[in-house]
Amino acid sequence: MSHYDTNLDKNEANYVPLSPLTFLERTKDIYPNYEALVYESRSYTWEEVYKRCVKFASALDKLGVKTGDTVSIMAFNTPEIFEAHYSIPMVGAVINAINTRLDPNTISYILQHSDAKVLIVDRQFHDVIEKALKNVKNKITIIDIDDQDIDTSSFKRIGELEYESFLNTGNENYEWKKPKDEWEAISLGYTSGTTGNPKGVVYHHRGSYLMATGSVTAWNMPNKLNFLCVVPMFHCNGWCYPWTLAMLHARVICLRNIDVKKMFELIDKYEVTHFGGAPIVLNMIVNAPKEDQKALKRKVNVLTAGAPPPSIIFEKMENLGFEVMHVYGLTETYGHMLQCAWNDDWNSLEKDKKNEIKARQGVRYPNTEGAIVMDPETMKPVPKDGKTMGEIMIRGNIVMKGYYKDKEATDKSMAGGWFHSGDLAVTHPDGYIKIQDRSKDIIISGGENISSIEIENAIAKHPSVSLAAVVAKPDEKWGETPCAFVELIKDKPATEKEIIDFCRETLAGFKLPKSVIFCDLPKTSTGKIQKFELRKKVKELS
Ligand SMILES: Nc1ncnc2c1ncn2[C@@H]1O[C@H](COP(=O)(O)OP(=O)(O)OP(=O)(O)O)[C@@H](O)[C@H]1O
Repeated sequence: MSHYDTNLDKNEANYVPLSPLTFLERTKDIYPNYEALVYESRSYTWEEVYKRCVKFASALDKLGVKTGDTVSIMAFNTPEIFEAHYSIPMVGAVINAINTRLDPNTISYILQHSDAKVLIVDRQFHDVIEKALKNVKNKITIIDIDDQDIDTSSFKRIGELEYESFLNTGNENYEWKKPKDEWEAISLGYTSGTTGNPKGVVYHHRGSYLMATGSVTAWNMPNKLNFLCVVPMFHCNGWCYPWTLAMLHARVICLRNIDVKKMFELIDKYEVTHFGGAPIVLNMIVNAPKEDQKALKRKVNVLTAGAPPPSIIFEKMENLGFEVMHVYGLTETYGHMLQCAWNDDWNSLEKDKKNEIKARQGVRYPNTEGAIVMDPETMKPVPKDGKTMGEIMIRGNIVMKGYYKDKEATDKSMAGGWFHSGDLAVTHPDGYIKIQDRSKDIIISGGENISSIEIENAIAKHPSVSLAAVVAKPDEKWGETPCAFVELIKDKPATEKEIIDFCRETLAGFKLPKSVIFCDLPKTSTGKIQKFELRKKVKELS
């Protein structure tokens, strides 16, 4: 043992468990009167937000909520869900933010599997929650969110308690609980269920702290920015931004529903500088009617993740004045953990080339120790040739604690000391990672691997196309062939032949879609295209 290890121990002065809750406390001390949360007719300062969170935590404590209990919330991006990111862990409990677009069966599954003690819920969900609760055995106390800024006359009451009056039963001097150990759970979030049953992903205070701070450097976020809450806070805790934004004493502008016209109005009114959104949201922005797109007065920084963005989207967004950075991640990694970090050497490249580069998922985030494409059999990195496919493996402090009550799945997901993402990718010579497909989506035709994303990218460049998804179609001769599903822009018709001929200009013959089906694409609540539904459709058709 060296002298560096003796008599130099951890103590309360030099070691405090990391927790993002302290960001709110600090900001309230320094900037108590700065505007913090804005939503329709409501506006709270950082001091008010802090007090409201402490009072709510105290009220939960009085209700009997204890350290390690689960408190669920199903809400739009209104102030209540932002506050819940502080108030629930302030009583030592774990926030379980539920996806607002789920069906009653999945909600029952989540409420039961998570052992929820309390459910905070917007009254707009009265119908789906009533149905969901029929199949839930655990006793759950319901607290209604009664949004005074919308017409709630047709919404039934769900619970016996109401958010504001419940909050007022709390004590603003309550001594809220900091975690004794940074490994304690702070959040339980269920995956999108794109590939099957949702899995309960557990975050700890340490990871949430690191993720929240990592985003600041990765995205070059300044203090006091104006942030529009577009990414639902139920999705990976809004990519951990509720915690980042308190640290930066940002002005947080809440948005109940994704409505492009409203987004442009809020961007204008509050001088929004930053927001995040899935590619599907960017698609809605660029394809919105011209009268809904208000000209931007200044550059707005946008982060996109959740599904592969077609390369053309970057150019279309830029034309409107947005600067988009592409990031990648999973619920299991607190949201994004790869970023397409821009290199000035690329400034002089042609537009198309720049778009292609921006569509790469990129390199690891600050505070991520490893992100490598490996052969899952040998666990050796694939060559950096932009061709050899492997699986993205991740290691570091922003990998989840594990799956709630599922040791087997947890162990499997981290076998060999790396988290297995399930995403197939290549590494380019400069070290940038580019996803080819999810392992379940890759198309194998005549023994060749075909990336469905590559074909989708090619189709998306067609001027009539709004969205495209490609899945495998069983084929006697080739095993599988690509089948494209296409959503067209309103009043811009196209035919199957036109789409295939258009792809022929950029894709090799064996990658061309053999059939094109025009329809509305089924999407998950997080805006991902449900390819398993499309595969079902293909099966029915063949
Ligand atoms: N920038 C991106 N480019 C391509 N794919 C992405 C990107 N960001 C996220 N993804 C996809 O989203 C996945 C993570 O999504 P999420 O954690 O929401 O749940 P899910 O994997 O869709 O659901 P489930 O695990 O229940 O099937 C990644 O594994 C990847 O396939």
